[in-house]
Amino acid sequence: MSAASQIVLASASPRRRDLLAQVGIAFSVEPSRAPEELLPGESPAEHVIRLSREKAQDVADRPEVAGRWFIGSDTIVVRDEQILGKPADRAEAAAMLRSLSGRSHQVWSGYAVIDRQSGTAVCGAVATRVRFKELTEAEIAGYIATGEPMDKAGAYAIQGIGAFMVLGIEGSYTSVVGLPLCEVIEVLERLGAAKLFANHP
Ligand SMILES: Cc1cn([C@H]2C[C@H](O)[C@@H](COP(=O)(O)OP(=O)(O)OP(=O)(O)O)O2)c(=O)[nH]c1=O
Repeated sequence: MSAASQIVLASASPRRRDLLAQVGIAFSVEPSRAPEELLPGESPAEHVIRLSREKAQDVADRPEVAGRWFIGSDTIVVRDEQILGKPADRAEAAAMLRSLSGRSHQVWSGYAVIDRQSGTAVCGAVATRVRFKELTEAEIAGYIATGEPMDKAGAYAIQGIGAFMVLGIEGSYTSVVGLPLCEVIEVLERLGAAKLFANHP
């Protein structure tokens, strides 16, 4: 994460930072202040793409932030066509987990890469199916007591303790954690922002 990097991750999420760092790309981090509201009639894909773009644009619009390419991302859980974001409190976290118990839901992650120099924006969304085991009230209460669900869409973290609930996934693991890495890397390479194997001719 060199200070001279031209790539800026517009996010306060440690999960997104860790995922991007995992592939060895140099970048800096600048949290976005874009508000996250749901617009009536918006589909999951439209919602996560719009928010990803707004997050990237919010940081790209700050002249004091150095960099050329700005990455924004947003993750939601969708159950019965209802969008679940982060729970407001423990009661809502419990209600979310009860509603996900013993069945499948979808996790949608959007991404946007904005080239500040050309004004180009490349956006997309990835959907992944996640299947939960049947949860007991004791498991739900115990999991909430760990504090892990509170800042996560759908009130769980597949990469954390929440893995105990996940029977299987169909799709992109990194997208469930918060950043569709395969797609984002592809866009960064296509835009000339990054070269994954530059040192390996
Ligand atoms: C489903 C799921 C979500 N999450 C997290 C990823 C996101 O951080 C969070 C969804 O909230 P987001 O609003 O997408 O992101 P954020 O507010 O944490 O960060 P920023 O907007 O600054 O980029 O849920 C997990 O960590 N693991 C999971 O399994």
